[in-house]
Amino acid sequence: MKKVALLGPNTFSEEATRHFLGEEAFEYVPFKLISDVFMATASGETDLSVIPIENTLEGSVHLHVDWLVHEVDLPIRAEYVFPIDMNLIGFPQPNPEPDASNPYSHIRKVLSHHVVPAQCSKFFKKYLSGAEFEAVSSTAEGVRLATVQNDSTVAAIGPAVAAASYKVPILQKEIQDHKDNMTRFLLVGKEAEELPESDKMKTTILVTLPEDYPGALHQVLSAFAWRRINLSKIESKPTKKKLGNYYFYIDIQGALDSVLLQAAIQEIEAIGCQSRILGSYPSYLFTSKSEA
Ligand SMILES: O=C(O)C(=O)C[C@]1(C(=O)O)C=C[C@@H](O)C=C1
Repeated sequence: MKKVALLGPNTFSEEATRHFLGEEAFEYVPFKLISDVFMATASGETDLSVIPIENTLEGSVHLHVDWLVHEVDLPIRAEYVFPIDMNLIGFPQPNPEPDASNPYSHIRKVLSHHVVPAQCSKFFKKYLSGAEFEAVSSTAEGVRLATVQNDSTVAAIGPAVAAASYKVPILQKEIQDHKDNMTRFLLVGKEAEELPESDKMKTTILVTLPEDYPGALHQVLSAFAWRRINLSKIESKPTKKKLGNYYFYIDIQGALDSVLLQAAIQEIEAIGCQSRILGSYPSYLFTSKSEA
């Protein structure tokens, strides 16, 4: 059985990955910290790692992108996009005071993953303005810690599976800013993986410009544009070597073995850019949790 490292247990990472890869062929190995999730596969302890990389409401998870680019050499083997429903989880007030405008005014502390406040900003503003937010290693860890404290003034925001597993009530369901909140997960690993069929392939490359000169990025983009290669994402990120030096993280629709993409990369290198391929992989979209 192949081993898959992920943030866990009871996290969104685990829920999405079990949904995608199923229960038969893979063993899921939970880790508390995302650095341990990366290192498990880098060291050979596991075959694959699951990395939440981007969310509809919050954008890229920068810490995870940095790990993928700077700390490990693990090619991307697949991406899957999965719906994320955030829930307010905790113990109800023992003697509820009638506060019609805010049933959660007694909550003083909220535990969750650091990406969560941006996904639930409206709920925080409306109901949790009197609460302190404490970032923990995952949403599920927040639920576990809130359960251990057994105090109605401490709540967590996380997956329904964590509430069920730790036997703590859901106070309010689906508190994310938009109902169609989705997170993009990457599966990374040293070896190629046999995965379900997908009609959509993507390639991710990093491009570093030779120096900061007028039109450099335009030249890079035109190498893709005139070949009609579609980019689905481009983001500039600091190289971390010198202030003001950036590389570009580019997601391309299509497989690396396409003649046009090979030619575009050669052209970019010919004008003095450095490129690094992070992976060429199938992409899967799950719009509902019931979809197989
Ligand atoms: O904490 C979890 O449950 C995770 O799986 C991590 C994570 C993330 O890092 O984006 C995954 C999905 C949600 O966007 C919130 C948190």
